[in-house]
Amino acid sequence: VDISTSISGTTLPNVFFNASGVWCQHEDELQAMVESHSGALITKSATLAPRQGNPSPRYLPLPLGSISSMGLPNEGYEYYLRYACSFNYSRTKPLFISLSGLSLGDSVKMVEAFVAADLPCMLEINFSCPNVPGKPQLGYDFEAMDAALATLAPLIKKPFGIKLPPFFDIAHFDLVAAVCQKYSNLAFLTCVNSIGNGLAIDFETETALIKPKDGYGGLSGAMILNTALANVNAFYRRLPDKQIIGVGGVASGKEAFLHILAGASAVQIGTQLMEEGPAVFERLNKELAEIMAAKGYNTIEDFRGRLKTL
Ligand SMILES: O=C(O)c1[nH]c(=O)[nH]c(=O)c1Cl
Repeated sequence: VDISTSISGTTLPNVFFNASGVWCQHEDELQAMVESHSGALITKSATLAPRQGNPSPRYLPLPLGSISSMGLPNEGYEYYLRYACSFNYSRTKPLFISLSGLSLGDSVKMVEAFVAADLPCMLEINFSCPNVPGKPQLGYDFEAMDAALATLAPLIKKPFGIKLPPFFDIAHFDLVAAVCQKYSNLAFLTCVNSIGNGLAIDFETETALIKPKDGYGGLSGAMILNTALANVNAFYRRLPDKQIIGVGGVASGKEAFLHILAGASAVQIGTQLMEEGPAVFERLNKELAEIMAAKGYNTIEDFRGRLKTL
């Protein structure tokens, strides 16, 4: 994502964009992203049919991040296909489309429609929605993930990416990397989706904070930064021919710097965008540029992946 941005005189690639799900369900939100200082934009994960999603309250900020169980509310894939068809690719910034089929058959139908339209947008296939009651997420079923990729990668033909849940076991990093390595046009991995099925409780009322699923929802924001950094670095080390998009706990230039040091080529913003709005992108670009200047780095590639160990 090298939409350059000129901050304090230096032109830097603008590595920031929204995490799918935040500020991207409706066209007016997407337009706000186009007009923001983000380097790209991505749409809300689409399903075949439009969905209302789970009952509210379904998103809440917490002291160290947020909890959410949206339930895949979206306008249906044809809405985003129409948006992608009318998008001005030469004049704006890169457009990513997130697809989250409720079955492989649904994913095939949506992918076939986007492939038939032959557009410059980039597909990010979501393997990790943790909030559809009764639907275990693909990201934790490695055989099902492999089977899905075996079907979808040849269909997509062009470079595409997948959105992965966080993993917490070295053997899982190895297994998932081995699956991903099999698909040469799987060009990027977006790490990480929320940490699934956390529970936030109100001490006074002794009640779960969000309504869906008895209060169980995905954890995001500051509290998942270190898990996100580990996943970005684990796949960066294991998949040198692929790019990693880092997401999880980025609230300032500092966390963005850490994600890039861990190996990220681009950085998505979720909870902080939800709380601060699209103005967050101008601040993040400025803060990252200041950190780079202070450390004597001229480009992202001067430090990307250069994490040292003891
Ligand atoms: O509940 C959601 O809509 C949702 N929530 C998440 O935390 N990650 C996802 O990928 C999705 Cl699709």
